[in-house]
Amino acid sequence: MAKGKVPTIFIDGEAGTTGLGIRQRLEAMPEVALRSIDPAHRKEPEAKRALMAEVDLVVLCLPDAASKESAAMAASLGADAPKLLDASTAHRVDPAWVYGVPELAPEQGQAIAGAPRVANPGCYPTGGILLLRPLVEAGLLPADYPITVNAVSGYSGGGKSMIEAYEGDGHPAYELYGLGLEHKHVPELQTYSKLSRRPIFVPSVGNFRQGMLVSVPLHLDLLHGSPTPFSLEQALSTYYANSDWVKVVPAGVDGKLEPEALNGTNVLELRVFGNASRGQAVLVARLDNLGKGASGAAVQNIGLMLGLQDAARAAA
Ligand SMILES: NC(=O)C1=CN([C@@H]2O[C@H](COP(=O)(O)OP(=O)(O)OC[C@H]3O[C@@H](n4cnc5c(N)ncnc54)[C@H](OP(=O)(O)O)[C@@H]3O)[C@@H](O)[C@H]2O)C=CC1
Ligand SMILES: CC(=O)N[C@@H](CCC(=O)OP(=O)(O)O)C(=O)O
Repeated sequence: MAKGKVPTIFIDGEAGTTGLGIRQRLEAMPEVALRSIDPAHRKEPEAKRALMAEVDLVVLCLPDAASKESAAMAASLGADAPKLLDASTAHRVDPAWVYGVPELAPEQGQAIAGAPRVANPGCYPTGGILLLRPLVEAGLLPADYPITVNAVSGYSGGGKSMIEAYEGDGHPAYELYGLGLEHKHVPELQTYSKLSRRPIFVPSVGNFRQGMLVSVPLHLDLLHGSPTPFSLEQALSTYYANSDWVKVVPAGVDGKLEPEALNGTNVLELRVFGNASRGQAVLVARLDNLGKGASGAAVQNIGLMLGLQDAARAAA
């Protein structure tokens, strides 16, 4: 039962990159009403707490530490506590939160719909998990396979500070990072892909605003049943046959892929490039880091959490 005539939503962090993207999408959804704090007071705990008690759902679009504070504040409201959707990394492998990837498994959409607390996924893990999990579930990819996930993101993935750096002076054209092998996305990537061996994750950022490619090279003789690139593609196609947003696409013959084609959409494409005679394949996911990688995924989850899937599908 909504607290008002229509479900109300407060985006804590609506001035940031992800918050703004969610706000723009929800403004096209008359089935929900947005509530805000006067910008001069948007970081004040008392102002937040008062608004949280009035709304049905709070979306946290904050750095991790601030997300944890806001989540604790919402929980302290007891019977008045709103549902929470957290876009940060803070709760993604916390068992008290449901992981917000509806395509993860057949029951995941229902789990999100019934959950008081949902963790929106990371942009890179969304691509990696949706490539790997079906192959592990099908028994093709051993859980202890030594996986490496390579990825490139547009600079908006680093939020306001990275956008300012890249749109100002003195940024590199391209750089690898996370080379200390402790990137914040590794735990969710491993957990929800069902890998028993910690994957190596090599992210990079390029001098383009948004768009993302996530790729995973595989030696096919180390997989179970010696699958071909085509049989891996078929396994993915079967897994996502009923998905609105995840599309398995033939790899094509030119062996190339660029990262920006899905910008402004909530679509995620999966491809299996391969060379059967060499026994090698490269799985690739393409998505908009600000769409299916952040704000589009959040609107999909909001639709499930508020029972407004059709409206959210049009807005995501
Ligand atoms: N960018 C992306 O591609 C993705 C980001 N995310 C996640 O979303 C979260 C937000 O990231 P992003 O939008 O990129 O970051 P931004 O830096 O663009 O935005 C963060 C916003 O939070 C505000 N803020 C910080 N502390 C508080 C507080 N205590 N109360 C209220 N507002 C606060 C900041 O205020 P101020 O304007 O004053 O700095 C800023 O507007 C992160 O946890 C990130 O991991 C998730 C998926 C993808
Ligand atoms: C290019 C860049 O810096 N990307 C960010 C990932 C995006 C992010 O922080 O948000 P999510 O965790 O919710 O995906 C990073 O590697 O920290």
